[in-house]
Amino acid sequence: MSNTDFLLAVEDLSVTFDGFKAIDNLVLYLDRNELRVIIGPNGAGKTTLLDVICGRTRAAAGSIKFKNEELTSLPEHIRVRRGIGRKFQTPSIYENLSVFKNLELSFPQGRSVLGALLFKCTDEVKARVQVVSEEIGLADKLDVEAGQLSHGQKQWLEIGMLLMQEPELLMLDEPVAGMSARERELTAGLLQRICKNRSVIVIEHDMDFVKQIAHKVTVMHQGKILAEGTMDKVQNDPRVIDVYLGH
Ligand SMILES: Nc1ncnc2c1ncn2[C@@H]1O[C@H](COP(=O)(O)OP(=O)(O)OP(=O)(O)O)[C@@H](O)[C@H]1O
Repeated sequence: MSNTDFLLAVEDLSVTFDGFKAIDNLVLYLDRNELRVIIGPNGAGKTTLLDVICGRTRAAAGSIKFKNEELTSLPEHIRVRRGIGRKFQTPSIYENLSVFKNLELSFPQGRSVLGALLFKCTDEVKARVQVVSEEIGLADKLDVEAGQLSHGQKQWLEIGMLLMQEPELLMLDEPVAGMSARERELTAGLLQRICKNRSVIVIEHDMDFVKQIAHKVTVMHQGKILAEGTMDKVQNDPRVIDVYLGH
């Protein structure tokens, strides 16, 4: 395909595990500043799709272009540097460090061992920590040890740690799992704010949450895309009701 305005263009992508096609000839395009939600039954291939975009899993065939550059042969850490951030379900924060420190250490130059040794907390880093902490609603918790935060606050901190790297694509796997109703509401607001400057892909099973946040919904089934469009469109699609929403 020639150059496009899409931030992410996934074409004819396949991923196999011992001959089993977890992703089967999948095509997906993502706009800049788009918040896309991926839904579908267990085993549909949703997590595998995020894994292959971030470089954790290898593609067997097909193309993944990010800002028109082919990613498929690049290792995970280079993809991070190119602007792809990925959050997993379990938060990987430093529980015994403060919120401030967690954010500070996530500033790009602080991440390698050498970088961390030479790292000085400059005004630039402090300013970035301030902006990010406000964005994730933890500006008044900067001195709190991360281990003392609520489950929801830990998830927001991890999103903040990714935001420190200013990703252009952020991918989140079930971000509201285990959160209270109030935390879900605040997370919806947070995601709506952060997609103003970047694209976001969210895997989610909570349909009320999906309705609140999704610009567009992609429904996966057996490694393929079953349906795609607005929430209204996909939830009235008989095939989607049959394999997923009706259960
Ligand atoms: N590392 C692996 N080795 C072998 N098979 C795998 C591996 N990872 C995933 N699979 C298989 O690939 C298929 C897709 O799994 P995946 O986790 O991507 O689905 P999912 O849509 O994210 O499901 P869930 O909603 O349950 O998380 C499943 O059949 C799964 O068993």
